[in-house]
Amino acid sequence: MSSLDTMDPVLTMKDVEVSFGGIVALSGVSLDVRPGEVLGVIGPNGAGKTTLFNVACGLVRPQSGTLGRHGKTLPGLRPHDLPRLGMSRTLQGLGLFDRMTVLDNVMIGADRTARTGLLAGLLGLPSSASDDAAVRSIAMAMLQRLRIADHAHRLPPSLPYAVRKRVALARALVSEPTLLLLDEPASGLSSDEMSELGDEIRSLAKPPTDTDPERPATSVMLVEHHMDLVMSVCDRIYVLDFGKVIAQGTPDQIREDPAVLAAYLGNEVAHDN
Ligand SMILES: Nc1ncnc2c1ncn2[C@@H]1O[C@H](COP(=O)(O)OP(=O)(O)OP(=O)(O)O)[C@@H](O)[C@H]1O
Repeated sequence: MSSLDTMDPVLTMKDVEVSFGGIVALSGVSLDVRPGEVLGVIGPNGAGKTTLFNVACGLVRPQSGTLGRHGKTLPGLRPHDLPRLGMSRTLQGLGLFDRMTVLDNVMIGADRTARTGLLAGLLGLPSSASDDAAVRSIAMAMLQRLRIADHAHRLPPSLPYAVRKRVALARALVSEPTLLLLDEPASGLSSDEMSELGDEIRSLAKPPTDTDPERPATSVMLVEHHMDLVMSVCDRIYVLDFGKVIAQGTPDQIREDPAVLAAYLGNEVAHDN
């Protein structure tokens, strides 16, 4: 057992139930995201993945069940609570402001946490810095890290989709979250772009190193239907079907799980008909 296994989960869901009218989207779902891991959530169409993501970021409130962070219950989580809780997210729709430059879009994500955090330290900025210039430097550093600094002064609609996705990721990362929630980050990407994204996700979750001891590891919850990406980057995977967790384990365990094979096969058969 690694030392990470003994620490409180960065996110917990317990017995979560969500229905829309008569439609059950999640039924008795329990899950935990451990410190410094990339957790994948997969499942056939309509399995409940987006609903689960929306519960985790406060967009959907479960009818019953609890949500916890570092062992403490989070009653009534709302999206605007995420920065205070050290969480951030990217949505399928990206949510960029088309009339603002890439840099300004990313600066929006650079809240107080970022100004007082590690990046400010690395840049030699005072930790109490609250002026625009400091936030701008932090946002620029994030654009450089994600190799999109050349586009800092462009407007999002003028950029390729894969670059816009990176801008959304930069905005989510600039607040130095300890938990990043990603909803279908690979959709619309080529296989090369997907593999770059996979490297980026893996590097986020890397534990601090001797040369960079203060860098916080970011845990990632990745809701994704691209099986290749999930299998290659995730430490553990939960599989949903009809709103329930039908399997969980390492990629190797999931690959061999008969319930998972049946769920996907059933889905293909349903689609063929
Ligand atoms: N706002 C809503 N109103 C009514 N039903 C909903 C709503 N959101 C989700 N559902 C239903 O809840 C179930 C789970 O949907 P959800 O979108 O979470 O699944 P999913 O695994 O993300 O599917 P997909 O891969 O197709 O996006 C589906 O039956 C869906 O039709």
